[in-house]
Amino acid sequence: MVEHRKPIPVSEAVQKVIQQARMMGTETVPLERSYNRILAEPVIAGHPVPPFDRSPYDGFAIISAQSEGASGDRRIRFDIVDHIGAGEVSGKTLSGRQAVRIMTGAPLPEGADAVVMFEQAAEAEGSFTIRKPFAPLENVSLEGEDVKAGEEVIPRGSLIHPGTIALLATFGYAEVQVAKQPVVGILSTGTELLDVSEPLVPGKIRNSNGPMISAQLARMGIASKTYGMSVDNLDESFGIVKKAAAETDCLITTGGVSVGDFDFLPAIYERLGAEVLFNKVAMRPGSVTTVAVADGKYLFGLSGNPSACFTGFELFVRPALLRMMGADKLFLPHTTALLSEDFAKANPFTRFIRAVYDGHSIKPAGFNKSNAVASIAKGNALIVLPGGSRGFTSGDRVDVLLLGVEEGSAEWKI
Ligand SMILES: Nc1nc2c(c(=O)[nH]1)N[C@H]1C(S)=C(S)[C@@H](COP(=O)(O)OP(=O)(O)OC[C@H]3O[C@@H](n4cnc5c(N)ncnc54)[C@H](O)[C@@H]3O)O[C@H]1N2
Ligand code: MOO
Ligand SMILES: [Mg+2]
Repeated sequence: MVEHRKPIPVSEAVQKVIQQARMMGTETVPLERSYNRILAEPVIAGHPVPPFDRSPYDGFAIISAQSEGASGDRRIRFDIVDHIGAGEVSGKTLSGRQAVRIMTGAPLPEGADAVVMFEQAAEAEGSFTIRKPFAPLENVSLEGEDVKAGEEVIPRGSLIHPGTIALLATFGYAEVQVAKQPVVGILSTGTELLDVSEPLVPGKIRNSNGPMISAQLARMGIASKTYGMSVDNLDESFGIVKKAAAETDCLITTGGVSVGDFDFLPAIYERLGAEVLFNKVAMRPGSVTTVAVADGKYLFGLSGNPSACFTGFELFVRPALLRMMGADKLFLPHTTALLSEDFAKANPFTRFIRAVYDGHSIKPAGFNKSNAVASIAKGNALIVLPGGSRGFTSGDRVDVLLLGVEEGSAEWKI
């Protein structure tokens, strides 16, 4: 008798998974190795930015009050008493109609409170004239205008991206406290599987899920440990899963989770004494996605079908791993877009369609069954159609989850 599984809603499945996350702890890494890691400490401004009042232009620093009354008919003349570039500090204190020739980024000299851009001055030998008055602080970049001293600029839990790196460098974080990364194992199950370098023979296919998942992890900055491929044999697969689970923080298997005679993952979970969180989700593809926990470690049983496997990773594995690292934005970014093609099929379950999104409209990336592989390669987003719906037509607004975006969303919007 075939086992009857009760599907649970996608949002409930996602919640069940992330609730089980075991925190990874923290470590210190050099700044240059911190890209794509999760901050385990907030970024605190150790000083104001900019750290001093400075010139945002190449020009002349003046005392603004001395420019009062200047006009085209009544030009006012200033004498140049010093010349500084960025990195230099003028020793002069301005008085009267004195000016310092100053370059972008150089600190304003004592007494100065405005900058005349070169374009606003008519130069002569050792002096220049202006034809308009300057207001106090005109053309001045003020100390602390960007960041105030002591401010918490970026909270812990944020992803470190190039902008974060710039900020960390600004405040002298030569080393950064980040979350430790989980060691993630990948095992592709299936007697039919060949290695990528093997020639095709009847009945066999090459293992595409293993390399794909490894790349999905790499996109998150997480290295993987591959356990290769296992044939569909209960004892043999059990042995590898047991060993891999012991050696990793999280094990991802693909294939063997459905109700087939050679689908052994359910039996393996039972033998391991793992708690199965769910084994059927009201989604397509990926309805057979199974997530179990043993000794506090995740066992992700992703479907063997490539599109189902891909979707299962993005919806469940990704947020779970991010949660383990204390990240605050766990989910794929959500937007809506206009369908540019009809999609007449019924959607008994929530449907995730590999799709091409151009920032405005979206359309399925070709053949879109659970066993499709080409549409994963062609797509850059997922269309999400609600369960119990049908008959979407070109021009309809649909939910979209974006793929491959560095930092996700803090909220689950589907
Ligand atoms: N009677 C039923 N049959 C099936 C059901 C069901 O509910 N009742 N569910 C179907 C659905 S939905 C899916 S999805 C698949 C899931 O199957 P499994 O997760 O058990 O995966 P396998 O049976 O091992 O393989 C399915 C398919 O994927 C190919 N595959 C497997 N591994 C890889 C890999 N590493 N790289 C590329 N392709 C792979 C495999 O050859 C099969 O074609 O079950 C349905 N059946
Ligand atoms: O789990 Mo299957 O991928 O729903 O099609
Ligand atoms: Mg199967």
